[in-house]
Amino acid sequence: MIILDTRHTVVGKTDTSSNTIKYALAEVMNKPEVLRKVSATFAPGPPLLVPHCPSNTSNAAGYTIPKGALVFVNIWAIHRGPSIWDNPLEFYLERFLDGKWDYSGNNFCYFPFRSGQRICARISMAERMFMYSLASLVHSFEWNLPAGERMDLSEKFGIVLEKKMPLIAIPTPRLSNPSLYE
Ligand code: HEM
Repeated sequence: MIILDTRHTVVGKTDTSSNTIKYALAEVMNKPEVLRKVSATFAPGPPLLVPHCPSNTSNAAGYTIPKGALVFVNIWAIHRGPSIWDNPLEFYLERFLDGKWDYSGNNFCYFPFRSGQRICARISMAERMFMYSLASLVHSFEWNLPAGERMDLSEKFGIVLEKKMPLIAIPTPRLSNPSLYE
C-alpha cells in the first residue's frame, strides 16, 4: 500500500506486504499444525485505513457525515467483531476455506484492501508477493524460536499494523541439497 503523509513522503507499500509475511510466519510458528494449511488469509494492513473526506454531505446508516469530515474506517475492529466472527482472536485458518470471505471489496465484514474507488491498486501483486514469500520461507526452512523464548504476537498500532516485538526466528535448512539455496 502507498500512503502519502502530510509531508508527502511515501510511508506504505512495502510495509503492508512485509508486515503481513512477518505476522504470517509468527502465527504459523506459534501453531505448527497449521503449517500444512497455510494460505493467504493474513492482511494486517492499515487498522483505520487512510482517512478520506466526503465531497458532499451524506448519510450512512442514519448518521449524517458532513462534507469535508475526516472519515476513518476501523477495520481493525470490524475484522475482530464477535457478531461477525466465531472466536475472532483465534488464529483459525479453516474459517476462510469455504471461500465465503473474499476480499475483493464487496463484503463489508472483511475488506483488508478497502473497497470502492480507493481499493488497493495492487491486490493481485500483494497476493502473489505474500504467497511466494511465505511459501518459500516455510518450504525451504524449518523455523524455531531461540531456546527459552515465547512467541509474542502483540500488536503495535500505527499507520500499518506491526508486531510490537521483533520476530526473531532461527531457520534450519530443509532442502536436501545446499545448491538449491543458490
Ligand atoms: C498485504 C499487502 C497489502 C495490503 C493489506 C494493502 C492494503 C491497502 C489498503 C487498505 C489500501 C486503501 C488505503 C485507503 O484507505 O485509501 C491500499 C491502497 C493502495 N495500495 Fe495496497 N495493500 C497491500 C499491498 C500493496 C502493494 C504490494 C502495492 C503496490 C506494489 C499496493 C499499492 C496500493 C496503491 C497504489 C494504493 C492506492 C490506491 C488508490 O488510492 O487509488 N498495495 N492498499
